[in-house]
Amino acid sequence: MALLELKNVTKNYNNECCALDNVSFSVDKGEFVSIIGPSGAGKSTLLRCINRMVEVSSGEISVDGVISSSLSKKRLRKLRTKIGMIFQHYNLVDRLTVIENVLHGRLGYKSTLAGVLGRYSQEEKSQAYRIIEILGLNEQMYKRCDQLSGGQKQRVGIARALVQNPKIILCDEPIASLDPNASKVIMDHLRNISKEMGITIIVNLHQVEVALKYSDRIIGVNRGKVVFDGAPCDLTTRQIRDIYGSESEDLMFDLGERHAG
Ligand SMILES: Nc1ncnc2c1ncn2[C@@H]1O[C@H](COP(=O)(O)OP(=O)(O)OP(=O)(O)O)[C@@H](O)[C@H]1O
Repeated sequence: MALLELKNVTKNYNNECCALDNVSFSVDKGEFVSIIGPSGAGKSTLLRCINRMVEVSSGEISVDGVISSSLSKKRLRKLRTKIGMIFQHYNLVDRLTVIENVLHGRLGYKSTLAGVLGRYSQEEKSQAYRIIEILGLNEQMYKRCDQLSGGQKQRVGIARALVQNPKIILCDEPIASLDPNASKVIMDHLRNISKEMGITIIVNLHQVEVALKYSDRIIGVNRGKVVFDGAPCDLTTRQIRDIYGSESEDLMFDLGERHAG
């Protein structure tokens, strides 16, 4: 059984724009999947439908065998503990420390009161320390997040997702605000998480060359439709044109230059 399955998913905002148009695919445990496509293609909408931050207009999404659209609030909360998310702008609480932000990943498991009082078990704290160490943030553990670099902030975002013990991590443009060095560190961590921890990674990317380098599989989206779904080695120039339309010439030029370099 696939870990994630989308069947004929369509999303219309305000009954007009078809942000997703009859999208179907499934993803297995531990797969590293990149979603690529031009601006406005529907990549963020796709990720947000998976954890129901956005409601689908029609179709069905199941995660770990559970159809998410039909769940009550309580059961949705439980399902969301299995789905971590990281964002382009990190979504951290800047005035709190790294360890406090990371422990927020446990909030989905707690009553509101325990969450508000910041009550975490010793086991939860030990797990958070371990994950912070894996992400190389030991020295930053008690620093406020507004004192961190962008790359460090994104690593805190990943650590917060990991303490949820998720089966999937959704990554919405995780490197769009980072320089190339910090981007590489983040993508290397995401790859290790999928390969060593068996956690499925689904990542929206603007950079085709990064998708080619890291993914087991690439899904290309154009105007809400999946126009490519395959291995990086099968992504041809023609398919890049199908995905990016008029933007593809610049892209191909960039890719060509990089390959030449
Ligand atoms: N909240 C919203 N209300 C109305 N329309 C929306 C909303 N969010 C997205 N859209 C529209 O849905 C379409 C898909 O947007 P989406 O943000 O999913 O694309 P994207 O591929 O993630 O784009 P980008 O790469 O620029 O972030 C676009 O036409 C966008 O204008």
